[in-house]
Amino acid sequence: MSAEASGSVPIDNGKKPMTIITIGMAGAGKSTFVQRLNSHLHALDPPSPPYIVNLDPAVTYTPYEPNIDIRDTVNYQEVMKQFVSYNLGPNGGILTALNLFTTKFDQVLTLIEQRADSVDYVVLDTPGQIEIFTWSASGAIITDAVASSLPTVVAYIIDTPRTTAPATFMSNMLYACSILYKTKLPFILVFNKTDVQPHDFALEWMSDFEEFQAALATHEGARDAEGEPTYMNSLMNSMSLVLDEFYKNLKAVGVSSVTGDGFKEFLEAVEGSREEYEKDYLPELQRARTQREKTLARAQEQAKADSMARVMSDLAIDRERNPAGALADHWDPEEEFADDDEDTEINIIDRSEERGPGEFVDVTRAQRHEREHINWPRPG
Ligand SMILES: Nc1nc2c(ncn2[C@@H]2O[C@H](COP(=O)(O)OP(=O)(O)OP(=O)(O)O)[C@@H](O)[C@H]2O)c(=O)[nH]1
Repeated sequence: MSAEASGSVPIDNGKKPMTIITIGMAGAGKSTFVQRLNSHLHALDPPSPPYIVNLDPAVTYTPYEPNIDIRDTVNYQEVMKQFVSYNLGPNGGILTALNLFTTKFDQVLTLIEQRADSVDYVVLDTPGQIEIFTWSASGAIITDAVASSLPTVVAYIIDTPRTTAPATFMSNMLYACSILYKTKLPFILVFNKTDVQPHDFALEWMSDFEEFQAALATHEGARDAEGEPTYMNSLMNSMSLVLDEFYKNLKAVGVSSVTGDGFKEFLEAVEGSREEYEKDYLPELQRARTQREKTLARAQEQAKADSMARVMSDLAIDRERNPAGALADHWDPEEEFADDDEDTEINIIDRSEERGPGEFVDVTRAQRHEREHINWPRPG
């Protein structure tokens, strides 16, 4: 079977791997989707194993073997214990773990970039508590960092059987819309679990808002006791018009992560997103980055000037008060910055990196500081 016929979208020489960020409500099937995508890519001719990064610190089991796993770097249970005085709940613990991991995300990027010539796809599995990734600073930093170095697409995984009610469908689409506008990245709606519930109804609602409004009108709760349309019904009717515009910018595919149906179409949609990324998103990202760097440079210059002025004024006062002490003044910059690089030894581990023939990196958890209670992995 040729690569094309089998659903493979071969990458030209020099083409960067596509990064797929999977996002979705808890239970939508993200992990099962990543596992099926992984096996689909392995089964292509030629095989195209993806590079997988698990970003869910609280997951107890992943049905695939990630190349990089946040759990190797941050121990979620320990984070919860460590921050007990802050009364962190489970979501606070996941967020803190993600924040800690994000401080080392440059290493993750380096590891991914080292594989850029040999992989076609990089896949990120995100925490089930969707808002932790989509609305946190860490989630934004990770998304921006990945999207600045590799073509990136968001795969928004939807639990199709649980989205057949018009109100639920609309809530899910509004959520997708908010993520699209937040990330500004190419976006694929992935209707999962089509083995249980085909996604035709969703495509129909997305392509014809009158169909959606008709479904709304017949739905329970559409009218009040007097037979008038309820407030919710009117609101959803109006919003369906707004969403009509949003749907035009989206690709939608139906998949079953259990049977593997639809994965060929999914990869085609991913490849279509590459063009979108290069044409629409990359120039915008570069413009935003240049703007950010300029603002940062200006702020740093200003901060430097302010602190220099403060030091000089303090020094002048000090010398005036203590002329003898001023003679002993000296400053050795080498001495001051000698020990500054303390944390460079914390390393993110690529589980699949070969050390010797047939020997893989074994992640052992070593505690760095007694007070820290965070287990940073070390090889060997
Ligand atoms: N029938 C069917 N079940 C599926 C499919 N995909 C996932 N599931 C089931 O849906 C449930 C949730 O799947 P997960 O992959 O754990 O979902 P998740 O989004 O990673 O869940 P969180 O980790 O809580 O965010 C599991 O019982 C899966 O077996 C599918 O395509 N078809």
